[in-house]
Amino acid sequence: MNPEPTSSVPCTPDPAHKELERLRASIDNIDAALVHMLAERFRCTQEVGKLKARAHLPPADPSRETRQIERLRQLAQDAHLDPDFAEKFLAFVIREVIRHHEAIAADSRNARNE
Ligand SMILES: O=C(O)C(=O)C[C@]1(C(=O)O)C=C[C@@H](O)C=C1
Repeated sequence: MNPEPTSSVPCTPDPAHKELERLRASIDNIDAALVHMLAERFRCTQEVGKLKARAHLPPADPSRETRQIERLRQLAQDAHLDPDFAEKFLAFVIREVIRHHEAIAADSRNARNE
């Protein structure tokens, strides 16, 4: 007969597991901050979307985006973050914002034609 299987989770965590737990707690805090900051950014861009729809301005502003990319790449470089990653992340967020702007503009066109 085989002896009872022993648990792979020790009762008192060894130093490596303790350090992993500590780092994961920081990661969870950072992820929460990111979600809150993104929610705040989207609240702001929703207002921009409504303003643009009212003023008949186009959803996208490529020249503004060029300036944002330039600025974010510089910030990323200074912070030792990969600038290509920072640019891709911004492009991903802005693509979603433009989708929201287009939906707001379509809604306001429909409301005017009702
Ligand atoms: O600043 C604007 O005009 C916006 O609509 C906001 C925003 C952004 O998410 O930062 C989104 C779309 C534009 O192309 C540029 C920037």
